[in-house]
Amino acid sequence: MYHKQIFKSRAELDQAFATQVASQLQTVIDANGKASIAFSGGSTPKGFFAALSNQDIAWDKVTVTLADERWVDFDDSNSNTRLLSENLLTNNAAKATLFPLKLDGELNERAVVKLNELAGNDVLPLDIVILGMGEDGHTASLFPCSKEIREGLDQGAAPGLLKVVPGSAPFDRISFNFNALVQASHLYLHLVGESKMQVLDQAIANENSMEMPIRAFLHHTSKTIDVFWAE
Ligand SMILES: O=C(O)[C@H](O)[C@@H](O)[C@H](O)[C@H](O)COP(=O)(O)O
Repeated sequence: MYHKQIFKSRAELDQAFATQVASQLQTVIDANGKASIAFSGGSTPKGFFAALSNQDIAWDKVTVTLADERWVDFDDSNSNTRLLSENLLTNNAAKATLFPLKLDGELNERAVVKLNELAGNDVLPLDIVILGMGEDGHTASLFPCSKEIREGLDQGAAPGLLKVVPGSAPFDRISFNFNALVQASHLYLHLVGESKMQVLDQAIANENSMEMPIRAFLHHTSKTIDVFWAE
């Protein structure tokens, strides 16, 4: 299920989104003593990150991670960890704990096993997940063109991380799988621009998630994803 919220501007969306997510993080902290949140990378969330970084909550009780990461070094401009560190983990949010998905060395089986051990101990289950969407309907690094897509969307799989080699995008990726993302108490899809609204309409019109992985979230029968969109 999905619920669409349409904002008059990206600035209005970013501020409302930051206020709502900050309030939800604080509520989880008040209840559980801590909170975990996974963000997506890409170009969409920068304004949201800036607005969220200024929110006054118990950031020292928050663990921040990514829905997915490109397997590149931190100083690479394509690094989502770098994007998060430079745009979110500043101001009040500098006190948050970062759970990075990139380890030193190759993205091999040993690295995936190690990351799953660490994620199981330090960040799962995720309380809040913020997804983006590509023009092909991918989300996180669940790419329809990848040979790992069936594994990534497998609703019988243990919540965790997997290696993805997208055919249509650069870099090997490490991504949380569908079950790790969908189990969050609060699920969001953050989109801007007319073309993404058209892709969203296409995703809503059909339930084939192998063709457009974002559909697995939009058409889920018991979880609601809040879609935040501005022109
Ligand atoms: O690592 C990534 O790139 C993201 O996790 C990816 O899923 C992103 O959210 C979409 O590709 C949308 O990207 P834009 O915001 O740049 O359109």
